[in-house]
Amino acid sequence: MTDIWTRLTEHRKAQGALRIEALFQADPDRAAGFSTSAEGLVFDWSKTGIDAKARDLLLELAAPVTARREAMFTGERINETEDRAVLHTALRNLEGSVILDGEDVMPEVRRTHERMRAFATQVRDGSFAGQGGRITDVVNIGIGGSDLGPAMAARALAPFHDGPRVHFVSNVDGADIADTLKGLDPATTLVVVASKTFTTIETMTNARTALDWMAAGVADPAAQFAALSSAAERTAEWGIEPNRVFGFEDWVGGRYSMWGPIGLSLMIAIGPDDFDRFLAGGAAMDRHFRSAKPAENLPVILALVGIWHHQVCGYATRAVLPYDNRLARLPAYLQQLEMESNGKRVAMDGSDLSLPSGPVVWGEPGTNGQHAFYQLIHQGTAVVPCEFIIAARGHEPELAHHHLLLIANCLAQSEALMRGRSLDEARALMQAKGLTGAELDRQARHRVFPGNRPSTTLLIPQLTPYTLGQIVALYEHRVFVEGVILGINSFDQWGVELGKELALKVAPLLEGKPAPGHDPSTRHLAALIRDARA
Ligand SMILES: O=P(O)(O)OC[C@H]1O[C@H](O)[C@H](O)[C@@H](O)[C@@H]1O
Repeated sequence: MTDIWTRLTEHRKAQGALRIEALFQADPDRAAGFSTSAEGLVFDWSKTGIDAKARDLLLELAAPVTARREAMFTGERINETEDRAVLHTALRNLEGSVILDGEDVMPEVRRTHERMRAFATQVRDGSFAGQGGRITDVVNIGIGGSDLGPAMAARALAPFHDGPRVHFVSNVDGADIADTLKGLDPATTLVVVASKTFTTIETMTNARTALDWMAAGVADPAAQFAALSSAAERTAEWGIEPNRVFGFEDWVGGRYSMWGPIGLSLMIAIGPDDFDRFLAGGAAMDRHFRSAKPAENLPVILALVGIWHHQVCGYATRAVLPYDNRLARLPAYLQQLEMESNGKRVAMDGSDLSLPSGPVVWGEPGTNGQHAFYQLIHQGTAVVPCEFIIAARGHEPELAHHHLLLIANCLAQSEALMRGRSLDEARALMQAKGLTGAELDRQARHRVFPGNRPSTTLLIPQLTPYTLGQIVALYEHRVFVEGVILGINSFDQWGVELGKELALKVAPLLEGKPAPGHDPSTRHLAALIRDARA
C-alpha cells in the first residue's frame, strides 16, 4: 500500500506541467473512457489530471475495499471505536435478512417502516388530525444527522410534495424556532422531534419551546408530538405515545439515518410511495456498489478521484456545485457526511494518519456561485477541484429555456476551468480594444486564466426521489471507500464531543455563577457579554 502512495506521488511529480487538454489530444476516446456510467447516472471525470497510469495506480489503492464492504453489508462491527455494526443500508434494502448477534434485524426494520407508512398516510389523509383539524404543517426539530438529510431531501423533492408543509428547526438560536412557529397554528401543527439519542441540547431545548408553544394553543400538546429516536425510555419521559415513537438501532449512524425514521417528515411531505422510491434508488446504488468491478464502480471511482485531488495533488478543498437550485442544501448535507466521517487524525488502530484525511467540502448551487466565489476558482492561487452535478431534464417544461441556460452555464464553467485563457489570447483582446505598450500588458495579465483546473460532472436524468436516493447512497459509499483507503473509522465522531462538554461549563460563566477553569479570553468575552446584557 505504502508503495502505491509513493508511486502515485512520483507519477504526479513526473506529470509536471502536463495539461488536462493534452490528455484529450493524446486519447481521442478520453471523454468516454474516463466516464463511469451505472444505473442511469454518468460520472465524467475526464477533465481531471488522472491519466491511464494514475487510474491504474489509484485502482490498486482500492484493493482493501472489497473485504471491508462485505463486512459492512453483513453487519460486522466495523465501527470499532463504538463497537457497532454499520447497517444503514439495511434501511433501504427491505427484502432479505441481515443477521446481527445471531438475530435477523430485518423484521423489525420492516415493521417500523410499515408503521411510518401508516402514520404518514394518516397525517396526509386527515385520519390523524390536530386538535383544531387536519394537520397543515409539520415541524421537524433535530440537528446534524437528524436535520440535514431530511431538510436537504425535502427541498430537493419539492415537485413531489403533496402533503402538509414541512419545516425544519435545528439551531439552538431561538431565532430559528421563533421564525418557524410564527404564523403556524398549534392546533393544526405536528411536531416531530428527531434525535437518535434524545439528549442533544439544541433539539431538547427547541422541543421544550415547541411544547410550551403548543400548550398555549391546545389542551393536550404531547398528542401532536411524534418522536424519532433510538432512546425509547427518554421519549416516554416526554409523554409521547409509543405509537408515535419510531425507533431505530445504534447501527444507524446519525448522518446515515435519513433512510429510516429520521426521514418521517420527508415521507409525510412526499408520501410513502415516493419515499419508497427514494429508498429504491439507494438500494440500487448499494447493489451496484456491492457487485461492480472497481474500475466500473461509481462510488469507488468517485472516491479515487477525491483521493487523487486531496491526498495526491494536495488540493485542500473540494467544491460541490449542483446546477440545480433544489439541491441547495446538498453541500451542507455533504459537509456533515464527508467531514464528520473522514475528518480524523488517527487511523483505526489509534496511530497517527500518515496521509491527510478528508478535505474541506463546500459549495453552493450554480449559477449563483458563479457570481460570488468562482472568481477565486478561476483565477485564485488555490486550485479547487469542482464537482458539478446536473440533471438532463428539469421539472418545468414551460421553463425549458431556463434549464437549457442552466446546463449551458455548467458545461461552460468546466470547459473554462480546463481551458483557461492564455496571455496571448488576453493580449489580443486588449489590442482589439486599442491598448498598446505597458498598459496593454498590464491589462492583459489581469485577464489571463491559468486553466488546467480539474472538475468532474455527475449527470443524472432528472432529480426525482429515485435519483436522489442514488446520489445520497453514492456519496455515502464514496465516504466509506475513502475511509477504508485511508484506514479511518468513518462512522464515529469523537471530534464533536469536547465543544459540547465545554458549552455546558461556559453557560454558568455567562450567568455570573462560579465557573472555574476557563481561559482568560473566554472569561473576558463572557464578562463583556454579561455587561452588555445587564
Ligand atoms: O440525533 P441526535 O442524537 O440528536 O444527534 C444529532 C447530531 O449531533 C451530534 O453532535 C453528532 O455530531 C451528529 O452526528 C448527530 O447527527
